[in-house]
Amino acid sequence: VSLLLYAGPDGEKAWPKKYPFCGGVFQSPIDFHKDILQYDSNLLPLEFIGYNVSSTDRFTLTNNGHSVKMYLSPTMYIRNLPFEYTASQLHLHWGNRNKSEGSEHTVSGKHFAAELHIVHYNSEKYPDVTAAMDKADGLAVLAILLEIGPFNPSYEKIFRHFRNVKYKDQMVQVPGFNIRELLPDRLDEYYRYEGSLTTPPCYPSVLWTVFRHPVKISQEQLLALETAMYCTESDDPEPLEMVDNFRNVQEFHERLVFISFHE
Ligand SMILES: NS(=O)(=O)c1c(F)c(F)c(S(=O)(=O)CCO)c(N[C@H]2CCCc3ccccc32)c1F
Ligand SMILES: [Zn+2]
Repeated sequence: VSLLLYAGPDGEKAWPKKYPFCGGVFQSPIDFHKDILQYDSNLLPLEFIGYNVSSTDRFTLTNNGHSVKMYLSPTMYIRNLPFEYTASQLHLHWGNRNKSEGSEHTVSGKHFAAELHIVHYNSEKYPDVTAAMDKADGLAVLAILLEIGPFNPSYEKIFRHFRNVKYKDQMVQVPGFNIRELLPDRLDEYYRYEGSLTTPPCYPSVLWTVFRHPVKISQEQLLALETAMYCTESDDPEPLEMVDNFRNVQEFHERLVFISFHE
């Protein structure tokens, strides 16, 4: 995948040329606005099993040139979805230091500062995420909207390692911690819809759960996220800042988003 996934001639408008699904159906992200939302009383709070990972375990954090991602433990999984989904990795999307509006999903046309995604795969039907990622019922991604507020010590457990993954392909070990701390308090209030990966190959294989309530991180933490990393390798003579790595919202016609809460 070209370095310039999000900018310049190879930006998202060019994705469908090489990745046909990116120009297809059920694309994510989308804007959540009143006339496409429908309350669904069957939407239960998600249950997280094995999310409280011991600090003697380690998560690998790595810069893959278009996001910073952390591999999660296969002992972590979600119940109360149509199938059991096992955690694969988490990663973030953000803007830049002059425009902290880098979330992928928007609410009534409004971007949040950034967005955390926790990618899971259907471990009841598929052996691993690679087998699952192009299947309609293959993936479940949790999305947490991030906004500015007080310093967040839980997010700092990841953010403090950014200086060790500044450049593409660098990696560092992060001591285990309770990944549940990264989620908002109200797990019972979320948006739910069938969508896609928001990066190439854009497979329409994702059951999205976007929590209604944003989580707060400090201005300084957000600035660190926006300025710490590069898309390029450490020896590249022309370093490229890793910024604005979010896809724009996609057309959403004749589809509904189900909500577990009353407006
Ligand atoms: N927004 S999103 O749709 O959730 C989303 C991304 F935005 C995104 F950048 C990636 S990435 O790996 O390319 C870099 C950061 O992980 C993924 N990874 C998925 C899909 C691609 C292949 C793969 C293989 C194993 C595990 C996860 C994934 C992703 F799912
Ligand atoms: Zn993502």
